[in-house]
Amino acid sequence: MKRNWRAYNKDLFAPMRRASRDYGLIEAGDCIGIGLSGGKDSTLLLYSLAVLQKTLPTPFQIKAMSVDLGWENDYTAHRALCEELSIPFEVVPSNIGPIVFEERQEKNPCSLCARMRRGAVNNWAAANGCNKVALGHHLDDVIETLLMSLFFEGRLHTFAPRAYLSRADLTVIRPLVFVKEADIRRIVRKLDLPIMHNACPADGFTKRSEEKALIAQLAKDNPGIRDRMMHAVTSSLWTSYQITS
Ligand SMILES: Nc1ncnc2c1ncn2[C@@H]1O[C@H](COP(=O)(O)OP(=O)(O)OP(=O)(O)O)[C@@H](O)[C@H]1O
Repeated sequence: MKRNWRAYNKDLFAPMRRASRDYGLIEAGDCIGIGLSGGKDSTLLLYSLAVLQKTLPTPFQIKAMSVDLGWENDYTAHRALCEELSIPFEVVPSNIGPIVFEERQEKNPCSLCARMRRGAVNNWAAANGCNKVALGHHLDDVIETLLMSLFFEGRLHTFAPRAYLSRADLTVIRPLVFVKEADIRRIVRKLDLPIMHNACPADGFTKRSEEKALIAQLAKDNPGIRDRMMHAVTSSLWTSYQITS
């Protein structure tokens, strides 16, 4: 592996190993299908799982796929990265973008688009012999979702580090839940990983962007706020996912 990943143990691999150990994310014999949007989070997820595959004692397989949303993205650099990492990669065509933004002219496009993308990723994984699907959600996603849920649904909730989907007989895992977005940005730059431009018309104008800005503002006076919010999640919301033995 050409890139110098050893410099990122503290901010990337240690939090990933902790998430895997605490919630049973990577287990012997797993075949993990990675949802690769081409953005920074899933691209680093792809790279870091390839490193863990070579460095953890647990034997597991990985494959990657991208759901093409119909915006003529160029997958050349990601194809080359997958080749470099010896990860089988497939692009699955779809017309999710035009359906959500043109045909349906959705007022709140993000949830429909996310549901359709998730469906396409899960169908592909189930058809390609994967027992798990890995997504690139990180620590900031966890706490922003917590705030959205609190402010707009009136409940304390966020997504899970591991979730079993009985209909598809698949387990969704989120190995980056303890990795901060700022670290992802920095590490992706240092490792010179390819990033695809996000062609989504809603990018930067979502509810999530508002919570992100709010947390950034609060963090100016309270620098440990992200870690404390995350502690509240692990100690109150995610206890049922914890592996105790
Ligand atoms: N088009 C896609 N094809 C395959 N997987 C996807 C696609 N879009 C999203 N995913 C998966 O779902 C995760 C969450 O999607 P979301 O749109 O919130 O991405 P994001 O936070 O912008 O992350 P990224 O930087 O990886 O794009 C991604 O990290 C990725 O693992």
